[in-house]
Amino acid sequence: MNDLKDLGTLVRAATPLIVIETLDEQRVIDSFRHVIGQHLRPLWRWTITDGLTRLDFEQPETHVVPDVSRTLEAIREHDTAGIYLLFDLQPYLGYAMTRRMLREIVQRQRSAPHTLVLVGAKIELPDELERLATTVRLSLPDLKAMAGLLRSEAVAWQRETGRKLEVDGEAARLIVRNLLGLTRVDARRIVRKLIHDDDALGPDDLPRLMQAKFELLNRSGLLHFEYDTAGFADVAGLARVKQWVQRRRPVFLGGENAPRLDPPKGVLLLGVQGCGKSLAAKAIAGGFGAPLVRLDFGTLYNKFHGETERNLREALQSTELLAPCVLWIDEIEKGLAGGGEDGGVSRRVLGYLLTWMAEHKARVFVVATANAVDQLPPELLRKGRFDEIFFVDLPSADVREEIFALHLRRRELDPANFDMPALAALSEGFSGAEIEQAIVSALYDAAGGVGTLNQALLENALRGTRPLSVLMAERVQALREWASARCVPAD
Ligand SMILES: Nc1ncnc2c1ncn2[C@@H]1O[C@H](COP(=O)(O)OP(=O)(O)OP(=O)(O)O)[C@@H](O)[C@H]1O
Repeated sequence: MNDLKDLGTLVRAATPLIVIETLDEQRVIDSFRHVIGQHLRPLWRWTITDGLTRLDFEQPETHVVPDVSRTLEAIREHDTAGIYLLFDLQPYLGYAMTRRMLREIVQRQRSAPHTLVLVGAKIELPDELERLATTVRLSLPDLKAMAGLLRSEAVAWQRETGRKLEVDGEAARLIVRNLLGLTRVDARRIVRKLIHDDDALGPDDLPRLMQAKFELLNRSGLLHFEYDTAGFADVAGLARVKQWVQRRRPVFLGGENAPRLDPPKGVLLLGVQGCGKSLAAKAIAGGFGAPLVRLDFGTLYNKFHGETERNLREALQSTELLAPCVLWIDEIEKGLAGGGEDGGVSRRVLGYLLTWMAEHKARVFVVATANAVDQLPPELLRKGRFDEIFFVDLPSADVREEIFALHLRRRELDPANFDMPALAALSEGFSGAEIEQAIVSALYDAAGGVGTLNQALLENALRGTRPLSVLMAERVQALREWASARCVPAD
C-alpha cells in the first residue's frame, strides 16, 4: 500500500473523518505534510497538552485550547477547509458534547469541509461516527526503510559515544529482515536496545530480537516462544522426518531462489505417546534454523470464552510477522474435537485454520502434533492440507539403542560401558520417554546404593516398568493399523 497516495486521494475527495490507529505520530505528521504540499490545505495538530497548533507555517502557530469542546468549536469556526490531526481524542469520545460536535463538523453543519483525522493507539468510535469514518492503516516499513532505520540508529550511537560501532554485516542483514512486521516506533526501540546492550550488533542479537518481537506481537497470550529448540542430534530415529526437513531447508529459508519448488507449509506428526513428537517439533525448528512458537490449542477455548476465533486469528497473524518461523500446534485434536456440542466454535476454528494454512504467504511452517487420531476431523487429514502426515511409532531396537546412548551421554555416562543390545532387547515396546524414565529411576537406585549406574541397575529398572504399549496394547495396535493406511512412517 502506498500511504501517501491513499492519504492524498482521501484529502482530495474531502473525506470528512479519517481514523489512523498508530503510535507513530511523527509518521502521520510527515505523511500529511507531504500531502498538503500537493493539495495546499492548512494542517493543524491538536493534543490535550499543546492545544491546537498550525503546522504548515515556518513558525508553528499555537492556540492553547486544552478544552476539547472549545477546540472543536474553534475548528468549526475556521472558514478555510483544513486538515486537523487530533491525537489521543479517544477518552473524550465518551462525552455527548464531543460526539455531537464531531458529528456536526463531519456532516458539515455550519462548518467548512474540514478533514478530521483521529490518531491514537486504539480508537473505538461510537456508532453514529463509525458510519462516517474511513480507516487508514499505515503500511509497515519495508526492508529498505528498516535498513535506513538501523543505519540511523548506528550513526546516532556513534555520535553520542564518539566510538565506532562494531557491526557484523551478516547479522545486521538478518536483523533488518527480522524487523519486518514491526512499526517504525517498535523497531527503533528494539534496535536501540540491541545496540546499547553490548555496544555492538552481532549474531547474538538475533535471538534477543526474536524474543522482543515475539513479546510485542503476542497480544493474545496464546503463543509461547520456545527458547530451546533441539538439534537433530538430540532426537534418535525419525530418519525420514530429518531427511524431509533437510531437503526443504534451503527453500524454506530462501524461497526466492527456487521458483519451481513450492515452499514447505507443514507436517502433521501423529503417534504413540512419549515417542518424541514434541521433541521432533523442536528439532524441526532447529533443522530449519527458525524460531519455534507454540500455539496452545487446549487453552484457546478455556481462556477466552466467546472470543476464540478472534484470538486464533490474531495469534496466526502474529506468527506471520515472526516469519520465517515454525508454528507448533500441540495436541491439535484437543482444539478441534468439539463436534457439534460447542455451538459450532470448533468447526469454525477448523475452517479458519484450514483456510489460513492454504492461503497464508508468509514462511510459517506448521508442525501439528496429535495422539488421539479418532478425534481428528477428517478434513484435516485430507490430501494437500499438510505436505506430509508422519506416524511416529514406538522405536525399533536400533533406535532404542540410540535413545539409551543419547540419554546416558546427556548424563555424562559412557554408553560403551553398557551392553546396548541387551538394553534394547529388554525395552521392547518402550517409548523414548519410558526409556528416559527408566534411566532416571536407575540413577536414583544407584545414588541410594552402589553410587554409579551399572547394567544390572538399568536392567532392573526396565524389568520394573510396564510400558504403555502393554497397558494399552489394543489402543496402540489400533493406532498402528489406522496409521499404516494413511501416514508415512517417521523412521
Ligand atoms: N526419539 C527420541 N529420541 C530421544 N529422546 C526421546 C525420543 N522420544 C522420546 N524421547 C524422550 O522422551 C521425552 C518425551 O518425549 P516427547 O514429549 O517428545 O514425546 P511426545 O510424543 O510428544 O509425547 P506426548 O504425546 O506425551 O506429548 C523427550 O523429552 C525425550 O527426552
